[in-house]
Amino acid sequence: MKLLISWIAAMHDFQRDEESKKFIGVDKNGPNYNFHKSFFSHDKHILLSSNNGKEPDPLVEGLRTCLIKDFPDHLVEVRYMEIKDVINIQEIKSRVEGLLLREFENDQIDIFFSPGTSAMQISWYLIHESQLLTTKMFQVRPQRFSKTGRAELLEMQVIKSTIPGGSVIKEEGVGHHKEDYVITESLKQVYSHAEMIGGADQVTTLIYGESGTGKEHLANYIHNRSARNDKPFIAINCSAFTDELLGSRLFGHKKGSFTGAIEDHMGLFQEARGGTIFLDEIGDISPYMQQSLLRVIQEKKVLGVGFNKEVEIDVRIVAATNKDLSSLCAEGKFRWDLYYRLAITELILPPLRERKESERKELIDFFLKTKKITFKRSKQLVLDKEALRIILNYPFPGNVRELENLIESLYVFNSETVIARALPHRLLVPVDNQKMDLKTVEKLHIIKVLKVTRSKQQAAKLLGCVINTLEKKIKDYQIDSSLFVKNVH
Ligand SMILES: Nc1ncnc2c1ncn2[C@@H]1O[C@H](COP(=O)(O)OP(=O)(O)OP(=O)(O)O)[C@@H](O)[C@H]1O
Repeated sequence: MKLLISWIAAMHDFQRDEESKKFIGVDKNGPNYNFHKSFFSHDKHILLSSNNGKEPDPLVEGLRTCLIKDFPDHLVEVRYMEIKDVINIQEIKSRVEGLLLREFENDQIDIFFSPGTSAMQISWYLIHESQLLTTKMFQVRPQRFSKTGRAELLEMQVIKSTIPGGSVIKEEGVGHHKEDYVITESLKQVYSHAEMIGGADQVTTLIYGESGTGKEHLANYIHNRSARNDKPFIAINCSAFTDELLGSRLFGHKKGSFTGAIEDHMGLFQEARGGTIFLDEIGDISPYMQQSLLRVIQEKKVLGVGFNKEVEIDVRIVAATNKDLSSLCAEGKFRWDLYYRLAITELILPPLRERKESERKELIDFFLKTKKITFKRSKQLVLDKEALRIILNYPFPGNVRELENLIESLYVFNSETVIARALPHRLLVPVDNQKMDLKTVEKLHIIKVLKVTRSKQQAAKLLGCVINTLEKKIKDYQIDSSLFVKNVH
């Protein structure tokens, strides 16, 4: 059977009332009607609607009725494709592929390319290219654009395509569910930048944040939003190894190249081939490792310990630190050239105590929900009012990780409702009993001002002292200013 398949085009196949914008009937100059009027030579026309068909779609049904009435010998059928998002190419492509490959696999299929959203048109093209179907694709040139003064039928002939035959569109967030990421208000911009970074393959990223704020989580998000998301994501904490071990972990080693190298080992850069490597605590690597890493980034090649031939690598690099790398560079402890290579894009994650109460509540709810599944509980734990108040007032120095661990421990020791007395001791020590002498208050205040200004000079101005006094206090109170100040001046 020779079939014609097309979407309906809500904006072009129908007339609308100027004022109310309501659809009032079929547009007889529209693409689908015009095709029937001038070019239809098929056994059947399948009209596709993106609705789910639970209720008849008045537009597509109206078009079908009109075509059958005006062209009584034409056979017209409707299919409901249940498309949730009319610009989601992946969804449209998989639905239409299912229809073409299952229901009409033995038919000659002509695709009427003109109607539908751009995503629908791209999907036609991809299916035609990647499935190697013997589809023909037609377009109609309306008479106002044709030289002949009549509408024209054009067959789209793809002579050469840059899309490979087996092209695949990747699903959004493959390997990770959307729900794995709680993107609260203060994280919205960071995650939306991360999404953009995911789409730009050649850039490195440096993520700043205290321990447990979600740096690896964010790096994973970048990976999942990138074209590399079906390849490995490999994370390594650089501060946990000696130089020799870190070198062999990252770049590999040959059997016998050092004591303990009992077999050849492929380095993580090679293991992550095509994917992403996450280098955590990058600020802690030695000058020697900085030099080695810089070479790898520049040359895009690694030389394993004991090997004499370099191997090409294709890896996206995301690094993270809780230190101020530019200050370390200014102090001569980190190479500027490596810093610039790593920090083509930068993202900053705020500590949990600086996120709003509503955001902390959102995270608590998220972990209560997800840990219910981990602990295979039929009921979700409930925090009573007082317990919730105490948790919300606790500063969580270990950030999101500490909060997550807390909720896990609550699941271990409680079955339904958590009362205040059931909370760990560290949360119950009232703030009043904590050390709050003048010196502590001054220290906390300096930290606060450094965090707000992110510059020692400005902090000194706000505090009403000269920079030397501030420097001395920072030293006396043993404040690690690199944790709070991004560009220490
Ligand atoms: N936005 C978020 N949504 C859901 N879970 C989160 C989020 N941020 C962090 N987490 C969870 O918090 C925990 C700590 O996050 P992660 O390991 O990414 O922190 P980190 O900053 O890399 O820590 P460290 O520097 O100590 O390695 C993880 O279990 C992670 O899944």
